[in-house]
Amino acid sequence: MALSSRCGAFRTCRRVLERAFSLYKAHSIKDMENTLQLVRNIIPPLSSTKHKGQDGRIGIVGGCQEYTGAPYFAAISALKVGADLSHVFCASTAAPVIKAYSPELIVHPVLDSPGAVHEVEKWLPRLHALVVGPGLGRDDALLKNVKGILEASKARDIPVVIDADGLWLVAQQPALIQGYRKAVLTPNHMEFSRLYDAVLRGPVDSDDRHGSLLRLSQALGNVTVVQKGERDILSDGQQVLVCSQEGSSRRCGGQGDLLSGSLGVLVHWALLAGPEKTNGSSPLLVAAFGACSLTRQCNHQAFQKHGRSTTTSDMIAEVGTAFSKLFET
Ligand SMILES: NC(=O)C1=CN([C@@H]2O[C@H](COP(=O)(O)OP(=O)(O)OC[C@H]3O[C@@H](n4cnc5c(N)ncnc54)[C@H](O)[C@@H]3O)[C@@H](O)[C@H]2O)[C@@H](O)CC1
Ligand SMILES: Nc1ncnc2c1ncn2[C@@H]1O[C@H](COP(=O)(O)OP(=O)(O)OP(=O)(O)O)[C@@H](O)[C@H]1O
Ligand SMILES: [Mg+2]
Repeated sequence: MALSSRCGAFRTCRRVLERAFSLYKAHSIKDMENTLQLVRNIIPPLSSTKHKGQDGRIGIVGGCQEYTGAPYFAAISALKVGADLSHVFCASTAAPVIKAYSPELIVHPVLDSPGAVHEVEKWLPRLHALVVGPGLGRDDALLKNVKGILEASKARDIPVVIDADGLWLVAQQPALIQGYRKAVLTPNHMEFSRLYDAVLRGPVDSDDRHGSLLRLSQALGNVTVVQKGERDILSDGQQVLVCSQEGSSRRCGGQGDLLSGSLGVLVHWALLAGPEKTNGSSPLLVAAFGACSLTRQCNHQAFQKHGRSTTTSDMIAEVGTAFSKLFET
């Protein structure tokens, strides 16, 4: 083939690929916009007739000797998104530290006490959702108590978001959340692989993220799973959503905690709104999409201001404006 005709063929091929890519991008932007609209539908209106607590009483189970930042990030994010009350159930050594970060949080130093399950159980009737795992650590005694708390929450039909070391526990004992439709798991890259390996007894197929996600969710009995990453992918074992809201290239620790804390509130709102507000999509999936978009938008806004020095605290400062931009347009 002459050089000029080979160049022509290359240009045509490139044009076709570019067109396909721009169609794909336009399609995914349209999908994202449609799903964002569903998130807007589940947000309760602010009203002077409501009493304190109605827009969300959220509990975070986590916080130990080593990790005090993660439960704080999750709990404060829940408040900033719009919950009225945010509780932290943590180990006794972590409690004074978390209290000192913020007077806005209600902190219970119970997680390492012999009566931990009973102490948390007392509060369950007053909570709308639990976020289990941020900064929990992997101490066996704490994990045993958290197992009891999870069982008590399931018995009361309370929605649970499971993140970080809560996912470590679930990887050891998948039966704990098997078939519990009010659970949402939010694994990062490593947590997803660990969970997949534990549940499906084999490694993740990294060339087939959608398939791997669907398989994991289905094997867990259609529990909602959010796999965080360059693009977040979410599934309830039936539908797969992709969130590629623009974030940034800054990956400071704690962003996942912002996501799980926000999700605690959104899950409550979504279940309250019901499937008629989510156009047939699973309310938990819509809530999860909302939390992913919000976290990424916070990351984007914080990065515009702080660049490489962006930290999760900078992202939390953006929750209000990011929320308005995405959901109150
Ligand atoms: N300030 C704090 O108190 C913080 C505490 N954290 C807590 O730290 C504990 C451990 O959490 P980890 O997230 O470190 O969990 P793991 O101990 O399972 O480690 C995850 C590992 O995966 C790696 N990783 C993440 N994304 C990856 C990717 N895309 N490709 C390849 N490797 C990837 C990370 O570098 C990390 O080494 C949890 O309790 C967590 O909540 C974190 O939430 C960060 C903030
Ligand atoms: N490569 C990436 N590009 C853009 N956004 C990303 C990327 N990786 C993760 N994110 C976003 O960062 C947020 C947190 O995801 P990440 O994988 O950092 O969670 P994590 O490891 O659990 O965080 P944490 O440090 O709080 O434990 C999610 O909203 C996700 O969308
Ligand atoms: Mg995490």
